[in-house]
Amino acid sequence: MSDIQSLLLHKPSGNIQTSVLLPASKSESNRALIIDALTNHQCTLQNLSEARDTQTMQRLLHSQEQTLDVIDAGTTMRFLTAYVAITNKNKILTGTARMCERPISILVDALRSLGANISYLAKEGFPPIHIKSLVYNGVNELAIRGDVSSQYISALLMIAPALPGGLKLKLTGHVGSKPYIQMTLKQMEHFGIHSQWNDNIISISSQTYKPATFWVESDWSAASYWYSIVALAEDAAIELRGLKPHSLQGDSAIAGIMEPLGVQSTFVEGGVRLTKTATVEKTSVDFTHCPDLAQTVAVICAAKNIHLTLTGIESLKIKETDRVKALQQELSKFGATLQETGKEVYEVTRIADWQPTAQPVTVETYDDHRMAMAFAPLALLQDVQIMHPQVVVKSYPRFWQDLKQAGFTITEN
Ligand SMILES: O=C(O)C1=C[C@@H](OP(=O)(O)O)[C@@H](O)[C@H](O)C1
Ligand SMILES: C=C(OP(=O)(O)O)C(=O)O
Repeated sequence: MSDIQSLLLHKPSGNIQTSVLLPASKSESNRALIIDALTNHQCTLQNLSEARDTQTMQRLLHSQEQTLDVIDAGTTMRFLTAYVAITNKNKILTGTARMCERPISILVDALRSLGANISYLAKEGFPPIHIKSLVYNGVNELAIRGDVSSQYISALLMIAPALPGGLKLKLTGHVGSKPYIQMTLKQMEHFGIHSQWNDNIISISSQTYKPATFWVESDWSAASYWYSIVALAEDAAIELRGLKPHSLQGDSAIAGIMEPLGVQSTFVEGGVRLTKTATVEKTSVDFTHCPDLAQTVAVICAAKNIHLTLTGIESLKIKETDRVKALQQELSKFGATLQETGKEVYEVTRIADWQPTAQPVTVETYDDHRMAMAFAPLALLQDVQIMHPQVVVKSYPRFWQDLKQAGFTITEN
């Protein structure tokens, strides 16, 4: 798969009836791995994700090398930065060219305030970084911006119990991705750590993690692509296995978001059953707390000619690629636009009565797994050619096999 330039996708001939065992959540997995490392690997972790982001985390936590290459995994970079500092491991953390453009100064500044010795090896504020040690200086209160990435906050929270004075974090600005912070605190609680989150202050006293068994739920962000398939297919009923009604994952919001967009979710034993329902003509979604769903929903609305107003998508610009630009570029190939119509307000609209063509439409993926997976369901309207399809390994390595099993014809190109 790694050498394949592109895949040609053609829709299934009949109704789509399938049952999919989704990959496990890489977010839950990467938190569980850091917590396990902080207990000196005494936990039992079940159903860890096969996502490359998680495989990388696992490999690097056991690596004896001085330089740790996180590739393109944001959580791995941010969580390891705090972990390496607190454990005084003296490592260099680096990643892909894009990773070296993703900011890290908010986390580095916070760790420096706690006594960490961290230096930038190329551009100030960005990886690669050299983390030498953390000499505790008694600081146990910090203010930290919450409007850039919640991953900095999660990284600090996970090491907070190991600090002699614990940590009180005051979150400033318009805090985004809050469910990911909740996920961190809930997973920590599973391993015996008490915390308090009142208004914008999170407090954690000095405590010891208790080794435990943790089972990782399937990935709701991965589920979103199947919601898209049900929304765009003429007829479909899909069962997604490994999902729970009370999830730690904020992206479980996809069930509510998709109801007016034509997909009904019913929890059944072991997962969720998706069926088709009526759609609205117009909707608004705030992605502040579920940024990874924005591409999926934008593509669905463009395809179904549903007018979509999006807010809370500023953080998309610093993810695997500038996702706002990438969406604008690729949606235009399907007769749709994504435009900023007000301050931090965007709209997806159809510019013309788009007609399928006999020739496949080529979709560029910009080293972003979510571009590949969000656009793949458009094969239900028109043959598509997905460039660099191996990008999906970041979160969902079996994505193309699962699509084939659902009846899509997929050929290498
Ligand atoms: O903590 C996590 O597991 C994640 C947090 C989110 O990032 P931001 O907090 O940067 O929005 C999300 O986009 C990412 O895929 C995973
Ligand atoms: C943004 C993502 O991941 P990360 O920030 O962990 O690289 C993602 O998976 O969509």
